[in-house]
Amino acid sequence: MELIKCNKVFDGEQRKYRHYSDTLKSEMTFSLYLPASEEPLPLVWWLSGLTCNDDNFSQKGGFQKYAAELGLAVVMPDTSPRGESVADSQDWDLGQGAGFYLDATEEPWRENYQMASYILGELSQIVKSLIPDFSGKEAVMGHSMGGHGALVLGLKAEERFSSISAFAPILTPSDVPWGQKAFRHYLGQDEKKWQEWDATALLSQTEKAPAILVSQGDQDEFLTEQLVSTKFLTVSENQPEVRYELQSGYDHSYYFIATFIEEHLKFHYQHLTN
Ligand SMILES: N[C@@H](CCC(=O)N[C@@H](CSC=O)C(=O)NCC(=O)O)C(=O)O
Repeated sequence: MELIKCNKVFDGEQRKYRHYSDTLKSEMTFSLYLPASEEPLPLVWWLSGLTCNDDNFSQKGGFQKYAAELGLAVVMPDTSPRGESVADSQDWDLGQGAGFYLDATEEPWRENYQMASYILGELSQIVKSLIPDFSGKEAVMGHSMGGHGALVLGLKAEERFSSISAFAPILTPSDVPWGQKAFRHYLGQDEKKWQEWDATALLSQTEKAPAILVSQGDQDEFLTEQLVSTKFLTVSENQPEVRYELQSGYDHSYYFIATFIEEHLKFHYQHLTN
């Protein structure tokens, strides 16, 4: 593993690493923010959306000030396996940059597109070894496709994550064009298999959901077609720990994320430290 960049920010370090992933059979990058705090550090995972890599959030998320103040390590994985030998598509919502945080079962994707196993397994081991004094507590958050990833991985590995949050997430991927396209390619035609990777389906099977915060903007250009919240809100009705906020005037961009990142990190901090 190679440290390829390190910038001091709010007394901590914004680092970028390159490594070879055995799980993805691909060269990968990821970024890690380590605050200067000498206290044991909880770890927050950030999962980005379609077309992103680990730089989008580190450069536009505006999170470092709050992570420094709260004493939180934050890791930003890439959004898919990468490279010339890795399957891809001409479309921006499928293939490289669009891994959907699942484990693909279909050709030609399954060889490399194992993002769930990568994040929950191989990358977790690596990241924890880089945190000088890891507190043992973790939370997961993300945006859009990464909001779907945060909800799905958080609900699938419920015992591991103290809290989950999402900005503008794809809440019911089985019902919307981005999710249906990805699931058809990565998981096949059998829609029953999609349920395992659908946050609304997973939540409907959960007796007592963990603490979840979802923020959407009412001017989000993808809100009514890709980020539909109706079913998610219905299955959340019996879940006291699920909080949903529709913010007036905000769109899908990183300006929305930067505006509410303090609220989301404080939400995680509260659950990571009690
Ligand atoms: N095709 C466009 C739009 C892509 C886009 O809006 N990507 C979002 C995530 S969408 C859901 O997962 C994003 O986060 N973009 C990166 C950014 O820094 O804004 C395009 O390619 O721009």
